[in-house]
Amino acid sequence: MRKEIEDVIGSGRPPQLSDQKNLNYCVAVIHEVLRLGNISPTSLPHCVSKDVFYKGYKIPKDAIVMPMLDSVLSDESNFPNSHKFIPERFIDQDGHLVDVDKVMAFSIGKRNCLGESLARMELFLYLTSLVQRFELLPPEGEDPPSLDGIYGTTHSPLPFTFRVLSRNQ
Ligand code: HEM
Repeated sequence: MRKEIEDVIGSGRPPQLSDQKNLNYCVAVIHEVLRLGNISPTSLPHCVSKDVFYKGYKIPKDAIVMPMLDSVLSDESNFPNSHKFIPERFIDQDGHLVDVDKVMAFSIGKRNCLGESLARMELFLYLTSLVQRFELLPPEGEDPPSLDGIYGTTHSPLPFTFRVLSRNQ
């Protein structure tokens, strides 16, 4: 990310949304963060408005359904080595973005996340600005923190510490 930001933007101005089309690797990292971050593992409860028959099961009218986004985001057939952080899975040989639409972290359909556009803009601007100005490292002599999290309505990271070094120093 740092090299791409340095090549495309440099350090003379902060990243802006129009830079996104030239920062494919950064966009790939954001999708891998959304996928592994698994922020809303069970989405929100929905209800079927009529009897539904699916793979031999009857889901009766008014039943509450919890869509497991978790299972989609960790699906090995779409994301091999799904437990690993591999942003390159979203970049093809020519450097183009691929498969990013498979990351349905915001769910799909009429009632998908209302804040998706805002969240995507914030993720891009916040993360690229951080990486442009700072180097983020584990504490001296320690490994990077575990990717395991605390599972719930939202999936949050385990507590961790890290060092933030200014790139200007
Ligand atoms: C990375 C950040 C976020 C993720 C992964 C996320 C994910 C989700 C998911 C999975 C749902 C359930 C969709 C469904 O029921 O099918 C949802 C709903 C919702 N989200 Fe987000 N969200 C994020 C950020 C935000 C932000 C920043 C806002 C507001 C500014 C927001 C507002 C909402 C609202 C209002 C709903 C309910 C939509 C409805 O029921 O019609 N979300 N979000």
